[in-house]
Amino acid sequence: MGDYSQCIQYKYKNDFCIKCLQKDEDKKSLQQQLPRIAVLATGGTIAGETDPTELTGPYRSGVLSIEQLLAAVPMLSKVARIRAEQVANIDSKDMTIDLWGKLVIHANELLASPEVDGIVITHGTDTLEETAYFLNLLVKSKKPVVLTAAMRPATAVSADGPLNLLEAVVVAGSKASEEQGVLVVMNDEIFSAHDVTKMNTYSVGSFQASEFGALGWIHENQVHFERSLVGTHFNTTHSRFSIEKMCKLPQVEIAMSYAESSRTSIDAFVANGAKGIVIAGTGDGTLHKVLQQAAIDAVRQGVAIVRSYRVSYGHVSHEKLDDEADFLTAGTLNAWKARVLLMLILAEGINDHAERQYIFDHY
Ligand SMILES: NC(=O)C[C@H](N)C(=O)O
Repeated sequence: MGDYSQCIQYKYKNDFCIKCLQKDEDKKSLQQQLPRIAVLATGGTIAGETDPTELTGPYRSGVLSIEQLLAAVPMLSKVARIRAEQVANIDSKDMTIDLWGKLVIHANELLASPEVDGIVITHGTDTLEETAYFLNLLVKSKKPVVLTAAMRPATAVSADGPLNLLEAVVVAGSKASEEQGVLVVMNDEIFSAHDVTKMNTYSVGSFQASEFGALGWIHENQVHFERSLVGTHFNTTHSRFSIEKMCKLPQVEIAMSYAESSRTSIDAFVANGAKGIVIAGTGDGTLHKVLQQAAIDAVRQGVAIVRSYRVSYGHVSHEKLDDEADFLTAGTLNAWKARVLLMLILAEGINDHAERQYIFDHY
């Protein structure tokens, strides 16, 4: 029954009012028109709890349940019909490839159902961009998939999680978000999984999209897109990768170049069975000569080497050295996203160097 307190007829006759019942019916049919969003919770600071004596920290990630997070945002029932699942409840620093696989398989199942219009995944901020990019390469649907998180725990003064969650659900329920690839919604902005990076250790404005900027923004529950991507990754359904073909992802590690770099990291990775190594190089992906020699030796042992960068953003393009040493270059992908792509390339059994580089240039 609706709220009849404003209805004079109801107040005075204590009887049912046709007009109010009509309004009730209208409300019901409006409710039926709301998008159906599946919320998959994995933990993170958005589900974090502070010590009651603290303002924003120290705190523990992945403590509160998805039901508690949803209950903190009553307005959600006005923007979507929600079904929620607790897939995990972890600090995303501890993210595993196994959980990535589960998320992809479950997301694909849900998105194939006519009962689901979009998906929101709540996540920790630390590895959110890796999960988002992994999903972007493996989700097979044009329906929106949106990741969100929080920089402040749920119990903090001025927690950012509730608004981020509400806005992520609004974006996932918007037709404008279809065919945009996997999206990340943080702090009123909409980013592509391909571009977004956590740039700051504490700020609520931590997520940015390198030199490319956000795809759009949300204001007063209205979704605005300003641009979209043009690479193959633009629409997840165009990705050549598919989770069904992948049993186990090969070991791919990340090394870094710096002053007086040794070859210890690369040699240890190779000795440990790594099939690929991404190097976060200085400047535009340059390598200290000692590390570079280790990388050349690794290629000779059949290990794939990708040059990426350790600065905040930019791109690493193909140079003479790459032709000579058979190195791959990561383009605009940072080292941890390049690692995700290299794992999929190797898992797919793509051995041709030019084909591998083509994928780095287009995904
Ligand atoms: N803001 C956060 O979510 C950080 C947290 N350590 C996590 O990634 O789970």
